Amino acid sequence: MSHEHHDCCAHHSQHHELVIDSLRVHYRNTLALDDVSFATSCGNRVALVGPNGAGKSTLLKAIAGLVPRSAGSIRWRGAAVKKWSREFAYLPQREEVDWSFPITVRGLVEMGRYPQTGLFGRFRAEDDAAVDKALASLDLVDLQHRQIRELSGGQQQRAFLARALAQEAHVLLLDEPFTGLDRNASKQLGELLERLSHEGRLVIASHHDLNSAPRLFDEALLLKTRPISFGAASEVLSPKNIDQVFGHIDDSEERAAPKALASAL
Ligand SMILES: Nc1ncnc2c1ncn2[C@@H]1O[C@H](COP(=O)(O)OP(=O)(O)OP(=O)(O)O)[C@@H](O)[C@H]1O
Repeated sequence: MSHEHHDCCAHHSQHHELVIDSLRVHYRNTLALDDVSFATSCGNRVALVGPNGAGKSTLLKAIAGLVPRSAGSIRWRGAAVKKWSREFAYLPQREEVDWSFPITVRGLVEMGRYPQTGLFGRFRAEDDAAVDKALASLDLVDLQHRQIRELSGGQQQRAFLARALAQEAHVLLLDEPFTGLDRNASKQLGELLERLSHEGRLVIASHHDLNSAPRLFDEALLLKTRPISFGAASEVLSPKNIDQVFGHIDDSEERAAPKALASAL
């Protein structure tokens, strides 16, 4: 990350709702994240981009308060984030979710109210109303009594997002939400994330498709244990930055070979 950019982020950081400063996360012997700083606010969709093992999932979990930090701080609306709070909704990678778990769509969305009601607490009228509103907002009213395992991948994503809305979370932390969706479901999810951000939420998602990232996200953090670049998605995902992180596929030798051969003849 250039100093110029760093200074600029630091200068404006007090105006941002989510401020991450010098974050470091270790797993036993692995340094998963080091010196990660960036700041952003509701209304934005932020893509986390980087190669396998770059620390994208770890960063989402750290913001959600699900992995301990070794150093640095995370602040949300001026207050330090130390553990999970209902302001944050985290959606793990598809393969980490047990989709065979017997629960209806409505039952899953009701789980979003547990922070308010307690696990065995009584649902009040306002809890039912929040669940109804979340189901309607994500077009799941007709599917609410279906088992989650009977839904398509796109519908399952929507059910998880409905749970986040019922929870009244402002920060949606999504691990590879577009993976495994067909073109239609992907388009729908893209529009949905745009709507949710415009309604005043902050969407942060790991994303591996470099081509679609500038279309689907406003901002991007290019990451390889340390941040390489942060800013407008179209600028961060420049060919130069991408080469630096993913490695340059050097075909110049192949192209040069026939010429060398020709001159030798
Ligand atoms: N629970 C864990 N215990 C030990 N090491 C871990 C654990 N989770 C992740 N790591 C290591 O931390 C580093 C960052 O992993 P992380 O899953 O955050 O990367 P990622 O960018 O999400 O990768 P991918 O694109 O493959 O999902 C990797 O070196 C990984 O092996």
